[in-house]
Amino acid sequence: MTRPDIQPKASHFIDGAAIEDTDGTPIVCTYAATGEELARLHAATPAIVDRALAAADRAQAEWAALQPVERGRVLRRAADILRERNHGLSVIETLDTGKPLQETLVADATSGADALEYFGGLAASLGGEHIPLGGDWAYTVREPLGVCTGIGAWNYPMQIACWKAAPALACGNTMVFKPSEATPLSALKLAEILVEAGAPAGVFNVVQGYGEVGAQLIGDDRVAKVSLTGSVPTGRKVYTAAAEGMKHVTMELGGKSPMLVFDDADIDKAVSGAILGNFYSSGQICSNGTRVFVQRKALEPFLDRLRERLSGVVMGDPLDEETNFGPLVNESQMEKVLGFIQAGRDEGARLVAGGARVDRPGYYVEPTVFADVTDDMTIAREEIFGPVLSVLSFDTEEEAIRRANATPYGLAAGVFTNDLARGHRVAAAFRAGTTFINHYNVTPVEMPFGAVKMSGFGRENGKAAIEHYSQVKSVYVGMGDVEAPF
Ligand SMILES: NC(=O)c1ccc[n+]([C@@H]2O[C@H](COP(=O)([O-])OP(=O)(O)OC[C@H]3O[C@@H](n4cnc5c(N)ncnc54)[C@H](O)[C@@H]3O)[C@@H](O)[C@H]2O)c1
Ligand SMILES: O=CCc1c[nH]cn1
Repeated sequence: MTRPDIQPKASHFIDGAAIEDTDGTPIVCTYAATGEELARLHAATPAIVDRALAAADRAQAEWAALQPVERGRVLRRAADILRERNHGLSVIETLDTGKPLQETLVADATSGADALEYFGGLAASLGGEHIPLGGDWAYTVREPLGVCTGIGAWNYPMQIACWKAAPALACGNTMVFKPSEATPLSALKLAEILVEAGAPAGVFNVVQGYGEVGAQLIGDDRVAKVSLTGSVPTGRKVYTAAAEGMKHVTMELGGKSPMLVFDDADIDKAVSGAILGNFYSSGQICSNGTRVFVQRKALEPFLDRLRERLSGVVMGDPLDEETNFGPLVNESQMEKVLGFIQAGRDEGARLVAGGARVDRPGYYVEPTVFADVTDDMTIAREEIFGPVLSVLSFDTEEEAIRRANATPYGLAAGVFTNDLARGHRVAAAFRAGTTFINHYNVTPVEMPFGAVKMSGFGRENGKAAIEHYSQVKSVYVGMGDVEAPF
């Protein structure tokens, strides 16, 4: 496939226009499959950040004053444009992230379009309630928060931008979005598309940059809410900074999620779940079920089937639609993942598959499976964010639940069993925000997605997201005399 030129017109998109300022620190986009440079942008200077916030602040009242059905229409038009341009957008996402086109065609711009369509549809139904109080009465109004800041990670750049922008804009907020410095491109496309769909200038703005640009956005008094998708250490900093200004937050952070496979489960389904939860996007998914607990009787059948299924891995140029396993996003992520693999070996886990960098250009690491993993090993405790699956064994349901929950994280958890009652019992016992019974890592927009414990706070998707992008105002209406003590 011929590679298109993906150098954007300018680094930022502010107040309806592409804006450049070459004084900012350079941001270089490289193709993870080869290491070659594809585009060069610049981080926002403080003046650029200020301009974006001023635009979002100015646009907010006008956007919020639109009839909600009109706001919804803009979002739904943007969804249609994303779908029409899915192929081109997917190519950009593949070049920016290294994820196979086979994946980006179905899971990135399309997932973003789902969010725009879903929240566009909800926009007109976000009313309040009428509360009778005898003679008097009260009503509530659902109001926007104001200017929201979105800060993204690099694994699903377009999806992350849309999962934040869609509910924010549906509720009448405006947004300044900062993509990850590793994947700056697709958010700029989203900004252009929203304007084309009818969003007034300033409603959705994009500024590029590293952590300090994110910090500047959070610290600004004009910002009412911060929604971060990123790691737990960054989440701690962002949550702390937001608390200083008493700002609303959504924290979509990292995890070390468990997947339980009981010996009554359909082993093929469980292996599919483990593949989706460890090797899709080369393992760079926050909700991955990287601790796969398999009941002892099912252990060898599970490992045998997993080994067989790994023969289906097609590693290659991510732009080739036959490729189903791509490189990691960049060299530093690859080195980090290889370090965890070494820790697994050093601490005595049994390497069942993979375990090495692939001998080809780019940042490919083999799909790696460790068995005989114990709860105390580094690979069972720390988020790896790469294609490394750890298999642990268990005997009883009570033991499996206890060990599954013994983590500071609480993003996702899954259970494979053919016992219906057990499936629901285990899902109820999981201390995680997003749980799966007999499936894994599917994220339909209709279902709230989010975390508990150190993995975060707030929800994206589903009606639940509305709670995190709006606030309720109460209006008490006195209908009679006002009695006072004196
Ligand atoms: N829960 C979810 O929905 C979800 C989804 C995707 C990724 N993630 C998590 O993201 C992590 C991988 O992404 P990453 O490496 O880009 O994460 P990261 O925490 O390094 O960076 C995330 C974003 O925060 C910005 N940032 C860094 N320091 C900042 C600061 N002090 N103030 C404001 N912004 C700052 C970065 O520039 C980037 O845009 C993993 O831990 C993964 O689990 C979570
Ligand atoms: O990376 C986290 C969010 C997600 C999960 N599946 C697809 N996207």
